[in-house]
Amino acid sequence: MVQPYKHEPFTNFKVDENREGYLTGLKTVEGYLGKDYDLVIGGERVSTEAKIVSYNPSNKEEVVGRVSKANRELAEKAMQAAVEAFKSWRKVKPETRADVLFKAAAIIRRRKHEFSALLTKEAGKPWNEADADTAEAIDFLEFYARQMLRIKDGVHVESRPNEDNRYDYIPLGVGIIISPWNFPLAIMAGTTVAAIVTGNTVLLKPASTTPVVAAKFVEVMEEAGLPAGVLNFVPGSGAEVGDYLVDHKDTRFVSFTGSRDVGLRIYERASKLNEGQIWLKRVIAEMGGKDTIVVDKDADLELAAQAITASSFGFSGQKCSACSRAVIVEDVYDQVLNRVVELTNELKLDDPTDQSTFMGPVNDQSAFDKIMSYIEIGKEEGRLMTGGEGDSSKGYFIKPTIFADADPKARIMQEEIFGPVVAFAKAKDFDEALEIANNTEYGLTGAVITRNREHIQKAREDFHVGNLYFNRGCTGAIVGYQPFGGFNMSGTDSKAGGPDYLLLHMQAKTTSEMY
Ligand SMILES: NC(=O)c1ccc[n+]([C@@H]2O[C@H](COP(=O)([O-])OP(=O)(O)OC[C@H]3O[C@@H](n4cnc5c(N)ncnc54)[C@H](O)[C@@H]3O)[C@@H](O)[C@H]2O)c1
Ligand SMILES: N[C@@H](CCC=O)C(=O)O
Repeated sequence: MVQPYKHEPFTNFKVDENREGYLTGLKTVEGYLGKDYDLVIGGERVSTEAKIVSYNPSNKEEVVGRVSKANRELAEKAMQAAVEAFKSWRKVKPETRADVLFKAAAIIRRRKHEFSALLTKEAGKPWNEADADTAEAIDFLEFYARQMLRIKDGVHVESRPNEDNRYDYIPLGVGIIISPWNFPLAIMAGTTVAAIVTGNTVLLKPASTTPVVAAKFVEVMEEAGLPAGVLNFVPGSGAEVGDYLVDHKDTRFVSFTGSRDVGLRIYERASKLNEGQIWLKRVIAEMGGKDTIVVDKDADLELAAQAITASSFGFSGQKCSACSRAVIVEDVYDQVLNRVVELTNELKLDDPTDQSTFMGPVNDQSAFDKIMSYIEIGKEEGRLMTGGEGDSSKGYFIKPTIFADADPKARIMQEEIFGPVVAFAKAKDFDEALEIANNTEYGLTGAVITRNREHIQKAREDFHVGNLYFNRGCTGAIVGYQPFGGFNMSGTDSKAGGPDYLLLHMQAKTTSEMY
């Protein structure tokens, strides 16, 4: 009997047993650092000479693993394996498909701290952030399995006398799953299993800086009983393998999470008809954000400062949901700004294997360079309040950085930096604050800190973002509780972890029989 869905609780690391659990996980991961991982095509392991080498961003000399790298020929082989497997997988009972997800959730739950420790090593996540990523992966498995059971018999439609009308959802075909490095377990696993549980077969191309955790997840799915060919693992270059698969005539849909520019490229390429292609490809594209916390004059200012600090600098600001703009009504501007600076100066930036670290490194050299270049731009565009420095000698560490008095149109107020940088802007009143909040091309998350109910209502109607929060930060959506996805250049608003998400991987079929 399937129990009602509840999200996986976060671990309290103040409890000795949990702390030890994580440290044991870390030892397990340290025991397999540097190992090689193969592609998986039609259930077969394929090793290539070319490898993607995954490094620990806290310590550039530590190799987390070496993962075989697909080229076009191997991507084609994987596509054919997925096409073949679709013939049988689409007919497997939805209950059986859901069971694979339930079992995979149980396996990951048993190895929770090992997965979290691997996220610390491969993605630089501090303990609590890694734990949340693992919990979210478990949530996606548990939630989508239940959602499949809910929709497996379709939806009721009316029938006239002597007529039987049915409305069922059937799978689409072969999907390409392209995932980002910043939630290398949760988003990679969530997007993959949503496609699989709905009866599709997939090619998974994980991000190149975090392929090891994806390889471990593929092993879990095999252990959970997923048949060969349903999930094909093809890490590779976005430009080579990514483009090839997006363009492929047998690709039925693409589920992409990543940056605006790559999302747009995929959206455009997928719209072109290729020889032999007999359908319109569907694209799910969840892209970037430039997310704002608005603070009203009638607000709990301590709550506001805590929310801005945590949402701006949690996981070094490397969340699409991160607060990168704080828009404060002028009456309370100085007070909130000064308190955020105070709180930020208390944050510990260090190797995230240390439990007391709040913020670890950024992803890699190119992320480091990009963020540091925005910090230089920020020095021209705003008043540097704290931070502004980075050190990439051992790992990619950047101090949490605050700029005050930014013009709402400034680049640091408009462009996604994806690092530990937040810009403050002053608004003369709440209406102007909302106008500023809406003045980017993105529309992913936002938060409003206020005690004014009319303002809450106004923001509900006019703050144009997919995920809007009141009197809390703007990160940390929970699967099944706050379905996640954004408007405008933040993507197709697919709402991961929501009640409609699975339907994006299916098509509805009407049948009508006369008796
Ligand atoms: N909206 C969301 O739910 C969400 C969630 C997480 C991250 N993001 C966004 O993701 C970005 C950070 O992730 P990233 O740096 O990995 O993004 P990215 O766009 O650089 O890469 C994402 C994935 O796309 C692949 N890719 C690159 N070029 C490709 C191509 N031509 N064809 C196909 N695939 C290609 C990459 O290898 C990677 O697997 C940020 O912009 C962040 O806001 C959005
Ligand atoms: N779903 C996550 C963000 C995912 C993007 O990076 C959150 O709500 O913070």
